[in-house]
Amino acid sequence: MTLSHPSSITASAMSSETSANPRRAALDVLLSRQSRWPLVDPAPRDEDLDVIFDCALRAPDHGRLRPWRFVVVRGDARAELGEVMVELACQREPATPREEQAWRRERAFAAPVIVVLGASVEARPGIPATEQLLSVAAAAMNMLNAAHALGYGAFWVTGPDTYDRDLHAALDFEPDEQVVGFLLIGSTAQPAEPVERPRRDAHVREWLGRASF
Ligand SMILES: Cc1cc2nc3c(=O)[nH]c(=O)nc-3n(C[C@H](O)[C@H](O)[C@H](O)COP(=O)(O)O)c2cc1C
Repeated sequence: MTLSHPSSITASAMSSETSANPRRAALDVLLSRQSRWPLVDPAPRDEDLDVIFDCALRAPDHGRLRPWRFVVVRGDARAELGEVMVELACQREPATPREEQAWRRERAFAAPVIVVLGASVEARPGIPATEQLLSVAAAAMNMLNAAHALGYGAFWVTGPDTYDRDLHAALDFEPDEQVVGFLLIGSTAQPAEPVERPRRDAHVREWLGRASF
């Protein structure tokens, strides 16, 4: 572990070992992932979405509670989602003119595919709710990586509608299920901009035992 070495990973800083070592190539996929915007057609193919969800279902999961609840919204259903979000925003904020909520109609078309990230959290001794939510987050991360590995772009967003229980009901979640965000997935419209990544030594330290200082 080299903590002092700056770790600003960009797509151009990939390993020269890649072509010789397929395992390293897998890591380079992880290292080059970044959230992408804008997201456009074509939508992920069905078989690619299947792989993306299969990767989600490899997330660590304490107690095998399987807390993952994913809902796909795509095609014309996005228009209905936009209408629902406008309706609910108007109900939440009756004093705000309806046209000020209309941006949600466009937001629903922000990507060809929207995956609503749902969580079914159970009361289980020894498996706190946080751990179950973290499993859903791990599944979402696997999806971001899988989408990237398949050549798509993806972005995890939340926003003011995410935690509205009436929206959850409209999306046919059970009353005790939660929503932790939306994964937008689609094709990318332009090449990725290089991004500066955090320094490793700002986030990682080694503990050498209580007697070490
Ligand atoms: C739970 C969660 C919710 C997020 N919500 C938003 C959001 O609503 N809007 C936004 O611009 N970024 C949001 N982000 C951050 C982006 O998904 C993304 O991580 C960030 O833009 C950094 O890009 P990167 O993934 O390439 O590092 C959220 C991230 C997480 C984990």
